[in-house]
Amino acid sequence: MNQMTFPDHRPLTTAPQGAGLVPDPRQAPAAAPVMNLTDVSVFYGSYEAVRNTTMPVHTHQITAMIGPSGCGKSTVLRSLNRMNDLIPGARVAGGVTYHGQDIYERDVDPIQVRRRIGMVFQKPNPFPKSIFDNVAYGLKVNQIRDDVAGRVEQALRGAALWDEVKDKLKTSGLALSGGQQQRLCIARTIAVQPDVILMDEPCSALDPIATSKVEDLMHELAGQFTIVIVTHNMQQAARVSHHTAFFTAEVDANGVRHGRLVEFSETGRIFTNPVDKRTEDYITGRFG
Ligand SMILES: Nc1ncnc2c1ncn2[C@@H]1O[C@H](COP(=O)(O)OP(=O)(O)OP(=O)(O)O)[C@@H](O)[C@H]1O
Repeated sequence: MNQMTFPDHRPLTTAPQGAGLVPDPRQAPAAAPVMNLTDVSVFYGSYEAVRNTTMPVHTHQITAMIGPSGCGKSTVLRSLNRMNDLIPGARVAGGVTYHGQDIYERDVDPIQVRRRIGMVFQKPNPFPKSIFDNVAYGLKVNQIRDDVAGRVEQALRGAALWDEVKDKLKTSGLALSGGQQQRLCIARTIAVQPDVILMDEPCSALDPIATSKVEDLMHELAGQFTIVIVTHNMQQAARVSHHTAFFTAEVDANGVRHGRLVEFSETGRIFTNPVDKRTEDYITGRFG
């Protein structure tokens, strides 16, 4: 795939750039996770939807989050780029670090967080704009004005869509097929050169051929970005991810369900030799 310039790793604060540069992860030890969750609990009002999640997000790898419906996968995913901030009453406790910096610290700008840690949603959601303008949108929002056409092309190539759309860039993004729309949304996300891409069930609205294209694309993108994917599809997790986090919902003494991370490990291990009985029951189809 076409190589893009390496993503921006400056600090996330609104403070002037320059001092305290975050280290370039290419020079960091291979094992250094780009993000870490430490004892993360997420509340909606007084309801604790997810309890005490501790796990790393490894650099330039694909991490899958799996588990039964309602166990908090999307909630945890959204905590990784402060998307929960946009939900009234939602609150995140514990630590979420990006290159060692807590993204919930007071002086951290959530807009910068979401620029570095982008998101692709379940349902392809192109804007009612041209293909070109869909990809250019994030550049505009982030006030990136140089070489917009080149960046749009680069992003569309990166999303494996360029050859299919290069002759119709002025056509509406809504005129594309579902799979193409999802790759357009991926192009829109990578145009601003994030570091981490969060994907919430990105293939659940796609047919098997379009799903396979997006999965191939994820493999390509993992060379350059770190990816975290929520999926209901265990085969997909097994096919695409390097690490897997298995969540479940536990019921407390009052009958309230709370999401819980049961096991985090290399994907091969989760699917062949899980440590926890609950993981084994889930992946063998005995539960959920
Ligand atoms: N905006 C919200 N307001 C209140 N409660 C919410 C909100 N979003 C999620 N929840 C609750 O938090 C819990 C976890 O939900 P979440 O969507 O994160 O689970 P999930 O594992 O992603 O589920 P699914 O696989 O069905 O998408 C559920 O009990 C859900 O009802």
